Amino acid sequence: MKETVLIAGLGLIGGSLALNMKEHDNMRIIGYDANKSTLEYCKMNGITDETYDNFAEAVKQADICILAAPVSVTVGLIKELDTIALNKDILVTDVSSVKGPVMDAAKNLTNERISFIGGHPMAGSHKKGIQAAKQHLFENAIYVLSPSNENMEEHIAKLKALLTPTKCKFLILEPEEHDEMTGVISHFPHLIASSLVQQAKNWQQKHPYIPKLAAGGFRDITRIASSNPSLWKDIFFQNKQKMSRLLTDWIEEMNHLKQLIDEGSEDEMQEYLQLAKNYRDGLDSAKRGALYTTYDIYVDIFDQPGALLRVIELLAEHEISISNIEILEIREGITGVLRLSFQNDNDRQLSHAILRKNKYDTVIQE
Ligand SMILES: NC(=O)C1=CN([C@@H]2O[C@H](COP(=O)(O)OP(=O)(O)OC[C@H]3O[C@@H](n4cnc5c(N)ncnc54)[C@H](O)[C@@H]3O)[C@@H](O)[C@H]2O)C=CC1
Ligand SMILES: O=C(O)C(=O)Cc1ccc(O)cc1
Repeated sequence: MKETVLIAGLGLIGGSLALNMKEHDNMRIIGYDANKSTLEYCKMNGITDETYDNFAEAVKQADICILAAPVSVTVGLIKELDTIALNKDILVTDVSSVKGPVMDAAKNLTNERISFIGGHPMAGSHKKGIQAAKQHLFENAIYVLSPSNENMEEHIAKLKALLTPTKCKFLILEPEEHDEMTGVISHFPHLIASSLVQQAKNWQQKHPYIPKLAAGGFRDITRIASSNPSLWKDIFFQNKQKMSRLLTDWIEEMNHLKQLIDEGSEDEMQEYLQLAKNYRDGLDSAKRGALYTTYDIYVDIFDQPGALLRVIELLAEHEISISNIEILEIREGITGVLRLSFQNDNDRQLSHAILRKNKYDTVIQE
């Protein structure tokens, strides 16, 4: 018998999961979304077998439900779940970036037909919506699971089997520790990235040339400020206490740095930078770690845009997909460096070999 999986919220993450669900032979994929054109897109592109614009109607069909809407919407859907008359058991999970409010809502569920395991794939992008969905989005990423009570081994095994096509690595975490850690390494950095951009924007009034000077460093550290504002606003407020605590710590840290600058404490500053460098260089993520799993190569290019196009064409001819392209240190008519990111090491090694064979000077970033 075919099992039915419902994906509620068919945006970047829900859509990418739907594409992974298609890898299962015996699965009927149904979708629910508040946006009619998203449902239309899913139907037209065969991403789902059926679509619904009514959550209750869709849930009644499902054996498994993946809630992939914005965090606050997901909390609302869990509450709504408890009001729906179900005539079969259902395993429910979510993908929310914040686990506290979701798990609180799940713990209040009274319908014994519902088993809830919180989930969070630690991979994504700055894009939003179904059109940005990609099957390979989660490859090698960590997928956090938070069971809502004990003795859920069987359900956990079922969920892991369901998510096998994503090629994620699973990690069980308590909601509290999850929200504190993701607050530190994901949510808070978004806030800081946006504040750095705002600062540059303010200074631009005095120095109109600022955008032209914004080079690799500024672009690297502010990349995530280009993410979906409504999604991140929601994340910040759903993880409000942790964000507020991190802001307090950060302001203290900035005051300390201001003091070092004002007092000319060069040795202390050197030590501060050295310790930060040591920690950063040793980070797991620098060696294919938790969040930023990218596989990069650097390519020297000369006469662009011709050279740029040729590099992309060469890789496309070999059906290698590039997950990100960035041009670093470009000056008109002079050598530039192209940073190409791939989803996995295989694609990176293959691209390296192809480009070298075609006389491009490429370097692999470890
Ligand atoms: N964007 C990212 O990089 C990551 C996001 N997440 C989590 O995934 C969830 C979804 O995020 P994205 O896919 O990035 O957002 P998205 O904006 O691409 O997709 C959200 C989808 O939810 C739908 N939606 C909004 N309100 C709805 C409602 N009331 N009822 C039904 N559908 C509704 C939207 O129409 C849209 O299709 C969020 O909880 C987020 O925290 C998790 C990992 C990474
Ligand atoms: O941290 C980021 O900005 C990312 O690049 C991807 C991401 C976004 C949101 C998440 O909940 C988990 C991962």
